Amino acid sequence: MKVNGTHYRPIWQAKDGEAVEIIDQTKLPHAFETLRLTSMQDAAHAIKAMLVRGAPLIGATAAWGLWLAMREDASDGNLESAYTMLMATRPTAVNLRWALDAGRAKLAPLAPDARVEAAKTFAEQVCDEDAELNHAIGRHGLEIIRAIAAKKSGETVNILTHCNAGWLATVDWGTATSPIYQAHDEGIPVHVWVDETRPRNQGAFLTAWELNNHGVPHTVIVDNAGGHLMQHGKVDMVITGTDRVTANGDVANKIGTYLKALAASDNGVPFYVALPSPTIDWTLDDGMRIEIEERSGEEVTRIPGRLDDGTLASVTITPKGSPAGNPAFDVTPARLVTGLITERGVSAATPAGLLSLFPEHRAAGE
Ligand SMILES: CSC[C@@H](O)[C@@H](O)C(=O)COP(=O)(O)O
Repeated sequence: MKVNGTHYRPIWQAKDGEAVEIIDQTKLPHAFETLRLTSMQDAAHAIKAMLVRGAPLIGATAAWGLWLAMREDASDGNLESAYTMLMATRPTAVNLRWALDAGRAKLAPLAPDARVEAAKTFAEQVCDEDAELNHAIGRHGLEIIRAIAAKKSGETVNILTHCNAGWLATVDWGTATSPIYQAHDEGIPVHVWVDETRPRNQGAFLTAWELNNHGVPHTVIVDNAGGHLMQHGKVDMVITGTDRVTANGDVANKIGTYLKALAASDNGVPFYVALPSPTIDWTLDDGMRIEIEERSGEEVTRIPGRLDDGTLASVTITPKGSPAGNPAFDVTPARLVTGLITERGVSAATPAGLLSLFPEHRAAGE
């Protein structure tokens, strides 16, 4: 997507071919800064410290991390240790495991001197494919928005989203935002309620920045406002992204998603989840078995922002001595999900629904 007229992806190979560059997402929305990653350790740090984040982008960064590792040392031992170190960065987004498993399977059978080029090709493929999958998700989600717009006879369609499942969280387009961008671009009047998404404020910092950049009407709300807006008919649909969907249709996403799904169900508001197929974990059929990342309590007790004089600062908001808990994701049970918007179409959040779109995952005899 464009920033000041230039097309950006949140990750790309540096022009000199010696590094990977990223947009440092910890600086947004106050500063747009890019950073060079020159080692596999840099890539692991970027994922762990959330300089890059969002399930598909975590997978893409890990793929580039393998390339950086192979440039340093393309031995079997280094391939294995890069795999292990990158895998340990964040536990919930399954795209990380997907990218690392696929990358290792491609590289391991090759002679070490062929691995650097193959790792680069692999990382480029992961990125290009992610952009294509997200564009296709947008086309299918657009149909849903069109249908709501038709029922509202041209009135604005109000869409609520949680966290950032925008182009910054992927390689391009975003997942939850792809249908929104495509609807806006074809002239459907849309307005987005942006959950601020405490503790790290991915909604207020990143989704709002993206929508603002693209000229999509939006309003940032506190996380607790969604239920109230739904009760008053101000939300036509919810679209979120996800870090992992299990084979039965349960959805892990940023903490607070579950509460939005409950409120949506209570108010008859359709609740959609947008995802590319690498986000489906076919090895699990119960969302309660997904590992939920527990992050530092400091993300809860402190808030970063910009002072009126422009300096960036971070302040403590809780009493000294009050401990903070910080589970980073929750699981929305499949029964609360109206539909899963994938690159192949929209499916019910059920094993049969998912298998109808992805029959290649049908077990023998099913
Ligand atoms: C298309 S991104 C989907 C999810 O990864 C997104 O909604 C989310 O929860 C991101 O969490 P984050 O902790 O910022 O990586």
